[in-house]
Amino acid sequence: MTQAITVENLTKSYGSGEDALAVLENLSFGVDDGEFVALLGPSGCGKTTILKLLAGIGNDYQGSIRVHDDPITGPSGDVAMVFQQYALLPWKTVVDNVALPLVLQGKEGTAARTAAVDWLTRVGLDGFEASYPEELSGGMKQRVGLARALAADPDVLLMDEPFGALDYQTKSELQTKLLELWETEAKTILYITHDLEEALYLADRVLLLSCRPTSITREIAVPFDRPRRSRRVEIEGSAEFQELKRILRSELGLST
Ligand SMILES: Nc1ncnc2c1ncn2[C@@H]1O[C@H](COP(=O)(O)OP(=O)(O)OP(=O)(O)O)[C@@H](O)[C@H]1O
Repeated sequence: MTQAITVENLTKSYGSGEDALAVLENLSFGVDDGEFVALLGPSGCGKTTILKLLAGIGNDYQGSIRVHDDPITGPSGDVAMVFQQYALLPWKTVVDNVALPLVLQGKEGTAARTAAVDWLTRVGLDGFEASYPEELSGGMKQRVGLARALAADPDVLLMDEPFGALDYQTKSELQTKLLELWETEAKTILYITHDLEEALYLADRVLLLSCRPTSITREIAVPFDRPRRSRRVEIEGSAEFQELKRILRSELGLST
């Protein structure tokens, strides 16, 4: 298995001198091609910082970050990010939001819009092409965010608590949609969450992070067979799931 993401001795501080805040110190990990890895850790430990550096946002760090062995030196078409707060352009229609990365990649406008319409159908938003983001619910906005990220056909999807702001039912629907897309598109996903059950339902592997400066304190291989979409209740009701949840809670210092 080749490695999609390789992070070696990543060290990052914000500020300088006495006021410097050491966030990452010699952090190393890898994510295999096509793997789904969840990052869990205390608030403020540096999870978003890791994703931003992988997305090529900021190059003020030490160590090495590579995607398919290419050093990350800035934003790249190989990597797309999905944010909790959607980050859609409010003055553009839904279809134009999704088409934007394709246009930026040099695709001609009509072809980009045709591809965007196709992606909107795949995320369950056909009929909303001409709507504006403000006309959509949170779950629908995040479907647009997913379509936009996938339309650019990146190898790696970085997802920063993408469903954290959604109600339980919408979150469940989107988790299942994400698994379906991950299975058909064979993307590599690095996924930040605070939700232990979500991490265990979605991921192949969970990396637990310590407080700042952050390091990986434990790695858990999630044993449930795929596909999981039709077996969620069975998986979450299993003794193994409950035991893994207990281990995660205890590692994170949460009351059990
Ligand atoms: N641009 C910045 N300038 C200064 N400090 C920053 C900046 N971005 C993040 N920080 C600080 O770095 C630390 C790590 O932030 P980061 O957002 O990476 O953590 P996180 O684990 O994603 O947090 P949360 O789980 O609460 O979203 C925090 O203390 C934060 O205040």
